[in-house]
Order: sequence, then structure tokens, then C-alpha cells
Amino acid sequence: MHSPTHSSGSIEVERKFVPGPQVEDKLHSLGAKLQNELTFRDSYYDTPDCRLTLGDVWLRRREDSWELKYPPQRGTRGLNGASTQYLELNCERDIAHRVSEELNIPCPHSLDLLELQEFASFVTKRRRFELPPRNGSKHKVVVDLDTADFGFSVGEVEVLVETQEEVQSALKEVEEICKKLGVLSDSPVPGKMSTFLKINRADHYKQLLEAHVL
Ligand SMILES: Cc1ncc(C[n+]2csc(CCOP(=O)(O)OP(=O)(O)OP(=O)(O)O)c2C)c(N)n1
Ligand SMILES: [Mg+2]
Repeated sequence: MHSPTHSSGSIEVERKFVPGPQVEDKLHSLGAKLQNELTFRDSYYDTPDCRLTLGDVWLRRREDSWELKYPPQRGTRGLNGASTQYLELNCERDIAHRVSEELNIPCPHSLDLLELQEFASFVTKRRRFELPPRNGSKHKVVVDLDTADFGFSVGEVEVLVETQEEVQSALKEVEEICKKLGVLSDSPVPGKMSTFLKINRADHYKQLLEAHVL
């Protein structure tokens, strides 16, 4: 039985890595093509007592769009070994529904009506590479090389899947690409958010570590 995710959502399977100086050459040798270069601002929101993020629920505005990421299975974390799996929603109505459920409050007509506070905001410059299709896989793999405006860089290998059944194979494919790029780390590599909070919001960061969210 297939269990499709919510209509507007897909599952992002991702593994972060430390981008060394040879990673672009490796990408070219694997046939990867630079797909685009983007610059965007992300602003993240939570309740004053951080109830969303302590539940591993991440609400942000990326430029003019709301986005929500949360673990595909209730009561679990999105972190899986050194990789992550998160459901992504991009439709404001669905996001408001999921956020209100998480906070145990009635669903608002607009996210602006929730009195959430911005706890992080930064600009990312992203170079996105697309890998050529691989035999025996229907998944498209993308590699993002990100630099944030607070002086931090990170790479991500990412596959988007539509069903929970595809997650295991996607995790393997992501690991395989990291190996080929020479960037496979056994332990999770800190991302932009983790680093931003460590620098700017030490108390929030500590709470997330203690809750095993980061
Ligand atoms: C290694 C690791 N990553 C993320 C988390 C949880 N988490 C922290 S912040 C956060 C939200 C931001 O997700 P991330 O992929 O890190 O950001 P970004 O690359 O800008 O978004 P994209 O363009 O890929 O949608 C999550 C899910 C975790 N616990 N461990
Ligand atoms: Mg990412």
C-alpha cells in the first residue's frame, strides 16, 4: 500500500556536508550541471516558548512564500543518522492547519494572525547543481552549495520523494552521492540554522540540543 503524503507536500531526503575546495570539480566529473544561482532570505518563526522548533517543526518565509518542514512520522525526529527526512508544505492553508494542530489552537485564516515571533533571519546564496539520471533510479538528485550572510557555508545532497515507501532508497542514493563526492561524514553536519542559533541565540540552541532536535 502506498501512503501518499499530503496533496501539497513532498518528502525531502537530505544529507549535509562540509564543502571542501574540490567539491565543484567532483560535481563536474560526475556530470553535474549548474542549474541556477539563487539568493534568498529566510525568516523563521516560532512561539515565544519555542514550541514549534522544540517539536522539530520549522516555519519560515522564504522571500514571499511560507514553507513548513516537519518529520513525516508523528513523535519522531526528522534526523535519521547523518541524513534527514522532512515533509515540506508550501500551501499557506495546509501550513496553518499543521501549525495550529501542533500548537493545539484553532486553525487561523492566515498565518499572520498567529502571534509568532521571528527568531532567525538570514540571506543565502545558493549554487544548485543537478546530477544526470542514474540507471535504476527514478529520483532526481540535486546538490546545493550554500553560503549564508553570517559567513557560513554548507553543502546538501537532496532528493524529493512523494511517498514514505521511497524514503529508504532515497537515503541510500543520497549516501552514495556523498561517497562519490568524497564528502560522506558519519555524523550530522551542522546546517545554517544550527550555526545561526549557536552564534545568535545560545539559549534556544541549548534547548534544541537538550530536546535532541539538533
Ligand atoms: C543535519 C540537520 N539538518 C536539519 C535539522 C533540523 N532542521 C534544523 S533547521 C531546519 C529547517 C531548515 O532546513 P535546512 O534544510 O537545514 O535549510 P535549507 O537548506 O535552507 O532549506 P532547503 O532549501 O533545503 O529547503 C531543519 C529541518 C537537523 N536536526 N539536523
Ligand atoms: Mg536543505
